[in-house]
Amino acid sequence: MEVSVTMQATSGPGAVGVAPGVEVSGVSKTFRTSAGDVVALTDIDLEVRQGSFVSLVGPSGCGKSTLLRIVAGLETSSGGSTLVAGTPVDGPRRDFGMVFQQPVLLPWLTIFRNVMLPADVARDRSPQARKRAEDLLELVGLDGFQHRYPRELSGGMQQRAALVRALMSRPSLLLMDEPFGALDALTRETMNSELLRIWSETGATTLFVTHSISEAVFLSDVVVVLSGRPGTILDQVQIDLPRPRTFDVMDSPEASRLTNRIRGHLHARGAVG
Ligand SMILES: Nc1ncnc2c1ncn2[C@@H]1O[C@H](COP(=O)(O)OP(=O)(O)OP(=O)(O)O)[C@@H](O)[C@H]1O
Repeated sequence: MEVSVTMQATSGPGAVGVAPGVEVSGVSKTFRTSAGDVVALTDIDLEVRQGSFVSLVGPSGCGKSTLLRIVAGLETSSGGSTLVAGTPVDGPRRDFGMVFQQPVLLPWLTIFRNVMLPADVARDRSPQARKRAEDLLELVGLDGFQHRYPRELSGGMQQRAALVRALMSRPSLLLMDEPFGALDALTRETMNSELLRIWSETGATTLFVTHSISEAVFLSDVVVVLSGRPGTILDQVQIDLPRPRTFDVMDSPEASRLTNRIRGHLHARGAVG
């Protein structure tokens, strides 16, 4: 079956003459708490090319999720600006897809109804919406599980369903916060491969938070390394490993070099990601 999940014609690696997918300029974030101010991020400048896959790595608490939430419009910054496709972010948008560490599926709805939620919210009862849900479920290997409930699926399958739901509204920007952190190592590897396949078919600009350096290297075009809190950008490592990628690529000297470079930054500051 041929699945058409292509996003905007302007997206995809190699697109020219279009605004960057994401432009973060001078962003800072201070949380005001009863125990005092928590400076989570300072002076973040980041440009994510449209259609590219960029990962954020850094020690626990360095502000990775905060940065992702600012780009998603779920959190306001204390300073600086954030543009997505050239437009300032002032709240969540329909063309943003989010995937969290926990799949956040509604337990009383079947997988199909969970996946259809964005269409239901938009009151889209069209046959095209149903068809898209069916095609995406097939794309992630969940056809045949549509009428099951979340509790009847493994963690990896639930996370696939959450990914399908995020893709339902044809996001131009996919934001993923440690989506595979709760999965076992083998399932995580499978999900990494599947994510790359799906990403290459959708062309969505993807910003991905992970604690795993090897996961970041395997998936990304660029790995952004953040310092310990307050998070600042220590390095942006270009990952020029050939695509499409299989896990063999991680055995290459180039993958080791890149992994060591990232690890070196984090070790140098006594915080291993
Ligand atoms: N709503 C909030 N109120 C107060 N402090 C917060 C809030 N959200 C995050 N923080 C603080 O901001 C800092 C950055 O948090 P954040 O969750 O962004 O880090 P992280 O790098 O994603 O961490 P981890 O890798 O452990 O998930 C932390 O010190 C955290 O305690």
